[in-house]
Amino acid sequence: MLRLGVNIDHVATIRNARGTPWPDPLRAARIAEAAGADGITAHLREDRRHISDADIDALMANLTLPLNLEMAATAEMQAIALRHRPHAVCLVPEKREERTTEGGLDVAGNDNMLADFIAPLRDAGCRVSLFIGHEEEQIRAAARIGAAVVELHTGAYCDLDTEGRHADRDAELAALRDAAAIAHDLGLEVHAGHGLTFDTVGPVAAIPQLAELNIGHFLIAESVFTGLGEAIAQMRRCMDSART
Ligand SMILES: CC(=O)[C@@H](O)[C@H](O)COP(=O)(O)O
Ligand SMILES: NCC(=O)COP(=O)(O)O
Repeated sequence: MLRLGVNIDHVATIRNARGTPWPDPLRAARIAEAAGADGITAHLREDRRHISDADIDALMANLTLPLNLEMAATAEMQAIALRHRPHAVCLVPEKREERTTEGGLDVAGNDNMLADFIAPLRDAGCRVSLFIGHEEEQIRAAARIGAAVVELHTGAYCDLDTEGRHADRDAELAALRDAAAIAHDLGLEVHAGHGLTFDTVGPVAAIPQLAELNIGHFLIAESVFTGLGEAIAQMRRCMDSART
């Protein structure tokens, strides 16, 4: 079955807009669990623009679903992950000035550093995932350094759909399909995510090698209108119907 990881970062974005305690990301995580999420994803950015250290403390103390902690490959983040030992750690590239995660990690160009970085996380029992683009050299490098999982960045595919550039979108989707097959053949578990919506999730969910999708921003946006539980349930239905 294709798992759904619900990313709750942007519950924290709304909270932080006013500096209030609400909306509470932990409450969102509990609603997500009741609505059929298989895991919770939270990205502790270096600039703490949404999820905070206290959010990670609260999620680790109270969550019954597995937590996928997204973070940059820095010493500070490694220490936090080793203190908490979440189910999974997904390493993502981060730029302070970016609006959102723009691309994938350059695993091939930093393989020695990343191999050293992930070793203690693996030893601590975390499933290490690398957030990458669909380039074959990045997938092969991820397998070579001993990552358990790669998460393929679907942002470009989703942006091309929004822009109505359907031929380019379909080419991007084909590249994601090929990447999933290569990664799976190398023994990696394959995830995907970023920017997915009800309209774009189907063709991605249909990629047979995918084990998990991580979806956040659109679900939080949709929840303004329908409630978070219904938004998640609808996403689950979209994923399930793509698989049947
Ligand atoms: C790595 C990734 O795709 C998610 O973390 C997502 O980007 C949510 O965080 P931002 O919106 O802050 O990028
Ligand atoms: N890794 C992708 C993720 O967690 C969710 O991304 P988005 O749906 O918030 O763009």
